[in-house]
Amino acid sequence: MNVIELNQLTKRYGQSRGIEDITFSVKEGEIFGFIGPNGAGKSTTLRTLLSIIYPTSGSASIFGKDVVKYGPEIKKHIGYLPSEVFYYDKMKVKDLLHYSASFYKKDCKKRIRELAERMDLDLNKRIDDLSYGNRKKVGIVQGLLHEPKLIILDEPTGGLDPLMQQTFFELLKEENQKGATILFSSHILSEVQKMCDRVAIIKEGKLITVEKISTLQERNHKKIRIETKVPVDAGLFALDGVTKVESEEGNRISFLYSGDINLIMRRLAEVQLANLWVDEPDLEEIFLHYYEKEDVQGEHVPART
Ligand SMILES: Nc1ncnc2c1ncn2[C@@H]1O[C@H](COP(=O)(O)OP(=O)(O)OP(=O)(O)O)[C@@H](O)[C@H]1O
Repeated sequence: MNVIELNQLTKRYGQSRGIEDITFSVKEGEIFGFIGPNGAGKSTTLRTLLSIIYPTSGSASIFGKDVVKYGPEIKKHIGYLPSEVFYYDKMKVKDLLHYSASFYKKDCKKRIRELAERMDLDLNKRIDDLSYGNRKKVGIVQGLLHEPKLIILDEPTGGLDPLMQQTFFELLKEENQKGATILFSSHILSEVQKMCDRVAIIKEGKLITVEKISTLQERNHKKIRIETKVPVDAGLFALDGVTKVESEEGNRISFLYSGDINLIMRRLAEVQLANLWVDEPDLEEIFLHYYEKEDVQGEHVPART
């Protein structure tokens, strides 16, 4: 069953683009990543799903219900962490969280205490005394306190230190094991790679592709690095399937290879190797071309990240 369905979802801000014709779905129990560079349209998509803003055309449904028609009802079962969190600064953390909990018809006190303890968040502090990272934690507890069936996170890890990010990911995995579906937007590919089953890539408002993380990693992309005894011409490795060739002083060469492994092994055997490394490239390397955009002359320039 699909928990989320987007059907040609389009949002324009006046004349300027937000998102165009976005179609994909998220299955029940999935951890689904949504990635793209800054300004690609991730927040616009998520805010439209949460009916904070309304689509210009197309539609979206959550739990089989149209998000525009049934927004308030759907939202009771969603935990949402926006990319920017704003609060009533004078409130204490616990008052804010209990106030948030009052929107749901269940007692969330125990869960608030548990989450605050896991996230190392002091419930008795005033919001305006908190650092940026601690405010983010308030948002996380706020998003999870009612044990929602669907968790939607917009760039959730900004401001969290690496240890806290890990705790947060563990928490999300636990919620997922209990049955929650998770939609997770990020421009950091490594965290998507760590967490998600599938990923949708968005660029300049348009959906580029939806892929299984495992498929991407298994697509026989290898990262090959060699050190040679004497300098060699990197052009030797200009085979079909070889990309991103880099050469340092002629005797340290690296490239990505996708294709019959025997062909590249034969080519490697033609040189006197001092060392050889064959690794799985990370998503960042596989996806880099999705992150490039054409300038007016049609040349490829790196997109903003
Ligand atoms: N309120 C708004 N009014 C006008 N244009 C907007 C508004 N919000 C977003 N946009 C535009 O819509 C496009 C998509 O922005 P959006 O914030 O959805 O991207 P994003 O992928 O979430 O980026 P980031 O990673 O920087 O948060 C951008 O071109 C942005 O300038």
